[in-house]
Amino acid sequence: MPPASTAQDIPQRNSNSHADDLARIVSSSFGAQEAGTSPTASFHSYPNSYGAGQRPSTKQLKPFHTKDIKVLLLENVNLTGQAILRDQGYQVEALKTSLPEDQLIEKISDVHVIGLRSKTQLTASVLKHAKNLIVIGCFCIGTNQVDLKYAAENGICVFNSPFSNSRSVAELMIGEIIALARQIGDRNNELHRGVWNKVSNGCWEVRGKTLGIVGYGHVGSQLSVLAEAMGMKVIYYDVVNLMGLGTTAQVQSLDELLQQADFVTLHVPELPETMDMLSTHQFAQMKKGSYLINASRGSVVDIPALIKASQDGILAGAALDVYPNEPGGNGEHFHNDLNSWTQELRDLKNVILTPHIGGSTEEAQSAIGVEVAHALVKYVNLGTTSGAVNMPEVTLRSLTMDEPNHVRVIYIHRNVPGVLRKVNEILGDHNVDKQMTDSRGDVAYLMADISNVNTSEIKDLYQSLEDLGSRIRTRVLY
Ligand SMILES: NC(=O)C1=CN([C@@H]2O[C@H](COP(=O)(O)OP(=O)(O)OC[C@H]3O[C@@H](n4cnc5c(N)ncnc54)[C@H](O)[C@@H]3O)[C@@H](O)[C@H]2O)C=CC1
Ligand SMILES: O=C(O)C(=O)COP(=O)(O)O
Repeated sequence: MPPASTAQDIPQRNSNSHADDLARIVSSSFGAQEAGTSPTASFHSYPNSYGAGQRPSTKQLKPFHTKDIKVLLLENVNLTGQAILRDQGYQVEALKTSLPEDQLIEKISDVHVIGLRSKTQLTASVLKHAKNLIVIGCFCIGTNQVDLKYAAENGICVFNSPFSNSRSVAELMIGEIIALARQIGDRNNELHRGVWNKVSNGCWEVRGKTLGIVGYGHVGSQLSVLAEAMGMKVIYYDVVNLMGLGTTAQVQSLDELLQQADFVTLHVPELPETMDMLSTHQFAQMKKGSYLINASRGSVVDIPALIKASQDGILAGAALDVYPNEPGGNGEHFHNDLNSWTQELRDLKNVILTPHIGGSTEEAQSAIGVEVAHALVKYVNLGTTSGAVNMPEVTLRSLTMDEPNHVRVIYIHRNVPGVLRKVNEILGDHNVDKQMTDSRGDVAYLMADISNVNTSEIKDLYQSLEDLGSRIRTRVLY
């Protein structure tokens, strides 16, 4: 059963609230929407805001309601996530594939929210066209496809789902370990072609064999439990010192792991340090007749070196789920135009090629849809950054109905001395009920709830914050 698709934990505010009054007055003052058209009873606590759609250089004020929020979802984001966003009244456009860069640039130019999976590349050169973007949702684990630093420095918060598909990947690894050990892929292909080829030569049980896990995080540790249950001995290598589950043991170097393991699986993130982590030197360390599985990122394995290791008999088999260049959507061809060695790889014996399906189960995708969509809604409506991967984590208790005439100020700014004093001089004209601030690298995030704010004061408040030299983005939610 897919999880419930409503954002029940996001507070509601009814139609005759302070927000209504403000919306009407502000709307008619700035002409962004017709007076009295919104909000409705289903509005969340901060249906309106200043500054959501603004890049640092833009001074124009654009009040909006949740109905004005534009969301672009790429790569077949699960219906659970789509439903949560639509329930908010946001305008949601959902596409099944990623987009080539030129189309992405065109589409991204006016959306407030973008959701994607592992394929879409949100580089600085794409993001600089996203004039209204306030938040990015990676409906997956990896965030290497997004320029996180550029996003933070431009006030764009990024969320992901850190472990909702980990179990799915771990289970696929178990399937592939056995499939490789028994050459199931090749036997299956042969029989599909009508060839009966009953062999035991080079086919093994996995019981008693050594599994070497590279990257002992969410996926690696889940996998270790499953592998031990099948009677495998498990060792792992990680840059962090970690307690092994069960009777697993950490080894001190990648070479040590490669020299001992019969099966090696890769579960590290894409980083400069993990680029070509398995290349000629590393294949030379591996036991003759061992197996390699890569379900991390295509950049982690030097594929020509893998092809050579396979041809030289070092590898008895391999399973790849990820590739340096992957097609943008289903039905597209996987051939040498994409990666020059594709045909050579396809021709190898006992090599299982899967189209990046490690996290592609009903359970994982529906859980990811719920998790990331909730994070997006909380960010858009409340400014909450809990779980963000590129911003400080800041949250405040939500306002309730008995706190009238409140506004929530969100001020993303460069992390330089003296900013808080200036911000608090501005906020100090009002009653600051609660405030939280935190920084991450060069970027700081301040959230404050202030009360007894007159409608006429909101614009000035917003503008005073905008005028500070340190500001990256100001949002005033009410
Ligand atoms: N094929 C697929 O569909 C999927 C692929 N992935 C990929 O798998 C990766 C791992 O996923 P999780 O286990 O959830 O991540 P995680 O962040 O929980 O674990 C990664 C581990 O790798 C370690 N690590 C980082 N750099 C390392 C290095 N140079 N050498 C050794 N260890 C290093 C970290 O310390 C951490 O323990 C993701 O970053 C993603 O790229 C994740 C989910 C699905
Ligand atoms: O979660 C990840 O990092 C994955 O690699 C899965 O990506 P996907 O959502 O299948 O594009």
